[in-house]
Amino acid sequence: MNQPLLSVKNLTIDYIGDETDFRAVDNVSFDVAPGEVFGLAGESGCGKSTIAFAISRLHRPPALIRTGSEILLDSREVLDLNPQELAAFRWREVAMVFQSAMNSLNPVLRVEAQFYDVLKTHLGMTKAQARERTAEMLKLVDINPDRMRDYPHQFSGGMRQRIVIAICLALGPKMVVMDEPTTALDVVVQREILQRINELRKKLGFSVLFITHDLGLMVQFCDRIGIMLGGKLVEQNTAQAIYRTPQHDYTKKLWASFPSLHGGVLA
Ligand SMILES: Nc1ncnc2c1ncn2[C@@H]1O[C@H](COP(=O)(O)OP(=O)(O)OP(=O)(O)O)[C@@H](O)[C@H]1O
Repeated sequence: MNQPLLSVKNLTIDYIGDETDFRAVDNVSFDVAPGEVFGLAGESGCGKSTIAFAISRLHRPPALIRTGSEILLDSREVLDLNPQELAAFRWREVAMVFQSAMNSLNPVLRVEAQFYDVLKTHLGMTKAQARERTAEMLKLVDINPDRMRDYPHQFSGGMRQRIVIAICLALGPKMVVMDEPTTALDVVVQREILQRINELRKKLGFSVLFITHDLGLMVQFCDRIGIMLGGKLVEQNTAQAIYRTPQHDYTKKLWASFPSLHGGVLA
């Protein structure tokens, strides 16, 4: 890989307890290239979300990132950013879409106002500029721009999730961290959304760190996949190699427990 966009090195994260500390992430290292989709897979509790939060610097106590850990985005150490730098870093450099993201829209504000909030704060846009950008972003996720005056409850769950993704992409982040971004949605809508994200990624060039329980979806959507077990990254390779020639026993077991893949790759 040439210069990676994201480089995670020796990342170790403990949850600090009264009696003992719990090591949730244990010396994990991986790179994500510009424009690449890297997936993290593994059983519940293996540390995937803890990594996602750390990369966005959204981790909170009792989570503690141990000395010696490095998270470099575009060669800049994310762990050293001060509060001011962090405010600019979030959304503009790294945006995050969670499972429940569609519920993060403010129910009493029109969609237009929610875009304006982000665009004014980060880019100092006027209302007219923000409206133009909002229309452009809504079109990208296949939502009629005329609907920007609507409230969140007037949209379906899938549409709300697409609106959140559009807000996330409005500032042109280099990296989008997606932690179970479509899990709350039905399978058809899930696929549509991932297909759309994939098209946008090709067009806009951002990288994706993708976390899901759905291994079938993961193989279709990711370029490379890392397999986690008990806080450790036990194997990483191209999606096809992880699927066709898994090396680690745990990866083999994972596939054995997911016998029916949807088949095919996203265009
Ligand atoms: N605030 C916390 N305090 C203590 N332990 C925590 C805390 N948050 C998470 N953990 C523990 O850290 C481990 C990793 O959790 P994490 O949520 O990162 O796993 P995950 O792989 O994302 O799981 P899932 O797929 O279920 O979301 C788990 O064992 C979890 O119980």
